[in-house]
Amino acid sequence: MDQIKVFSPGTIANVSCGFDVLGLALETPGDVMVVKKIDAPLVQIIHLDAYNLPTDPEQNVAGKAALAIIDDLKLDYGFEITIDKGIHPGSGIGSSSASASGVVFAINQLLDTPLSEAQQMHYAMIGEYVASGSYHADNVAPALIGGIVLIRGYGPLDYLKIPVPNELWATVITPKIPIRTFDARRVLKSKVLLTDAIQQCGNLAGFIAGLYTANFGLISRSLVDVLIEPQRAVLIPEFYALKQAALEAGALGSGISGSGPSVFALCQGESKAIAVKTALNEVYQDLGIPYEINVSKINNQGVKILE
Ligand SMILES: N[C@@H](CCO)C(=O)O
Repeated sequence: MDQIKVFSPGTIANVSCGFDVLGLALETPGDVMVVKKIDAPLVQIIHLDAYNLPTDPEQNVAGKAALAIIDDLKLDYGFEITIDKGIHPGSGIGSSSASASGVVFAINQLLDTPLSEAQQMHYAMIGEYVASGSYHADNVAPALIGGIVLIRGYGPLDYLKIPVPNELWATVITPKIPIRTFDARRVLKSKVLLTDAIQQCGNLAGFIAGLYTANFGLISRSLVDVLIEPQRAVLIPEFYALKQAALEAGALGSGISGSGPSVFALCQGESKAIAVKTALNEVYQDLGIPYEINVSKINNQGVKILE
């Protein structure tokens, strides 16, 4: 096989209670990528979208991940990577990790799958670092393997795919005012209060237990972020109005998706997720800020082969 086309999904990182350690994959939106072998051990990037992203492979998340694989595996050939981004860069739904994960998955397929899941995550994180300035797997892990993924630790990477109740849906509003993860991480204080840490530990544990037991009440009570949301909310116009509207429309919980500006709500069932979409739309429709809203089941597969 010399060429492959893949779909790489958007993701919600943090999911309120799990900063840097929790992420889930969406059915939509996502990036479509074609990766083709070329004779020389280098990387060529073609962007079909209009986001003006860097095409220098060293500066491009997909390019950097691909170069790392070529170097480490000492390949004597390289890759042409054509990217059609369905996810707006800086949207908070894992735009950079979709491209990084998609290319790593695609290359692994072209090489007859020599890389383990954890190795694929390692290379995808190398790509993600170009955009975010940090190594975090809470977007790349769910993008690669789908579902809801807990990153238990980073040294070494220790992750676990958590069972997802069938009725779990996500509604995500994406205001088109890009926020760079790099900047959204710099606003965070490096120390937290012990009382807040205790509450966040309880919420994370409760959320995971709720997923295992399909206990939607427990999931709902656990979708609370006392650490990060209060510091980042100011970056998102009408964040608290969106959150309140989602909860009043019946969401289990609502919070900042990744580093924002997207705001997500988790819901029990599709009809609740659609009702939340209507409620979020009412908050934003007259603000004069362009936005889109996606309603999606949790994507249990992650990156998938299209052709
Ligand atoms: N955990 C990361 C995710 C970025 O998408 C952060 O919130 O900075």
